[in-house]
Amino acid sequence: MKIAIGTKNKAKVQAIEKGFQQHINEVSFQCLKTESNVSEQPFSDQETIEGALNRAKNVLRMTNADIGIGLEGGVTETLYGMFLCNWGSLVDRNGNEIIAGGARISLPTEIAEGLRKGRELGPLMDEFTSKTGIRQSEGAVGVFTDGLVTRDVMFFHVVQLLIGQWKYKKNQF
Ligand SMILES: O=P(O)(O)OP(=O)(O)OP(=O)(O)OC[C@H]1O[C@@H](n2cnc3c(O)ncnc32)[C@H](O)[C@@H]1O
Ligand SMILES: [Mg+2]
Repeated sequence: MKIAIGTKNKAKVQAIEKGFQQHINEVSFQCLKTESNVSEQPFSDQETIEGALNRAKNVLRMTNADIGIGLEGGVTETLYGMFLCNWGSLVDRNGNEIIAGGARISLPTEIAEGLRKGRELGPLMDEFTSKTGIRQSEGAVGVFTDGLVTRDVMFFHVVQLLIGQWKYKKNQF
């Protein structure tokens, strides 16, 4: 089975490869930088889901793969502050569009304020930690959970939710 991945981000690619290798025999992967057709920094669940779905559909269109996968990170405002949100989508050639969400945690006020001023989370996290490429490694979720749940682990869970729902749907017919 051929899987097309709508990103080159290491944390996302690692999660997708691990997820499929555990559940599907004989898989091959192709990673392509893919348009999400939403803002660089999605600001709601709705926009983040749309980004994930667009990436999955776009990458499937760009390749001859059987399945396209899109993962998108965003933030969402709540009455309890700003939360990190993450969404994933799996699209196949039969028109199935599966969606699943990842863990969410609240962001510190200083990070939330930067985001409200129009900054992106990736660069804000690099400044906050004095490191580079946080979004490709532990991610904001890893930093603010003291390394307990890193970005690849969080996205791995999303990928399992996608594969599981897709398998369930296929078994219904
Ligand atoms: O190359 P792509 O796949 O686009 O990977 P990305 O790291 O940019 O990830 P997203 O586009 O899905 O995330 C949207 C924005 O939020 C940032 N972001 C999301 N989750 C993050 C996290 O856990 N840690 C750091 N930055 C994060 C990211 O850098 C972008 O600015
Ligand atoms: Mg991005």
